[in-house]
Amino acid sequence: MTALLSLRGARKAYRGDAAPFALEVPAFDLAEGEALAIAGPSGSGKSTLLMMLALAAPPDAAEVFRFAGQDIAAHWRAGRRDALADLRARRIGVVPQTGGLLPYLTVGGNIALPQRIAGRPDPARARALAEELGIGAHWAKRPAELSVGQRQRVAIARALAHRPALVLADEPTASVHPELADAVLALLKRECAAAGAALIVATHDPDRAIRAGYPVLACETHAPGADGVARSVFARAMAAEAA
Ligand SMILES: Nc1ncnc2c1ncn2[C@@H]1O[C@H](COP(=O)(O)OP(=O)(O)OP(=O)(O)O)[C@@H](O)[C@H]1O
Repeated sequence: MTALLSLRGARKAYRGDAAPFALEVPAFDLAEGEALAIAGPSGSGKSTLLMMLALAAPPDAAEVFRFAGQDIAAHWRAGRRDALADLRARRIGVVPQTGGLLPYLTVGGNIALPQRIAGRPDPARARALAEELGIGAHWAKRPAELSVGQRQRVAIARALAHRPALVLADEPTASVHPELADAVLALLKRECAAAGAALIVATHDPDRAIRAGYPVLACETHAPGADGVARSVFARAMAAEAA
């Protein structure tokens, strides 16, 4: 298995007066094309971990942080935000909780947007994804004219349009009717597999993720200790190394 993503000894803390929090990632590996759900209660650091993996927020410390063959820890240390933004635009797709579609663009325009940002227009792929996800008939509509479930399908197509190596989805079923939520999760997994993209889904509902066929990494949560800091630990090394 080739690792797409590897972290060792990573940490990120928020030191608010009210509720200091620290995310700890002693080891985390994800192989190319692998799907994984990360699960934990509200406030356990799932979004914080996803933001870090999306190269959008720096770790406070990381012995190793590699993604797509690049040394992310070194990029952060050197302040190479443009290199990180470029890597994010080309190699990462995001499915937000509520779709996050731009209301003034059509469905087609929303799906094609990451291709434009990555400098890789591919209208045929955008159109094919829309058809595959059953939203081709809505191509020229605006998001406000779609159902919530349809919007979430557009968001999935948009996340895959620029052929990312990794798709990150933060509670992608939060705004979807419970009856649709299992289907959206399964669809996301199937589409990422078809596109060869690795996938990480954050969820507070591990049973739903298991039903949709995801392996689940549950975080370990620790109540505030003597230092007053609540800690969450996400640990997952590849089998070869863990053995
Ligand atoms: N920008 C910030 N500044 C200070 N504290 C923050 C910030 N972002 C998150 N936190 C705190 O970090 C902890 C983890 O938050 P995070 O949003 O990562 O959890 P989560 O598991 O995604 O929660 P939810 O399921 O409710 O979205 C929480 O205690 C939160 O209050």
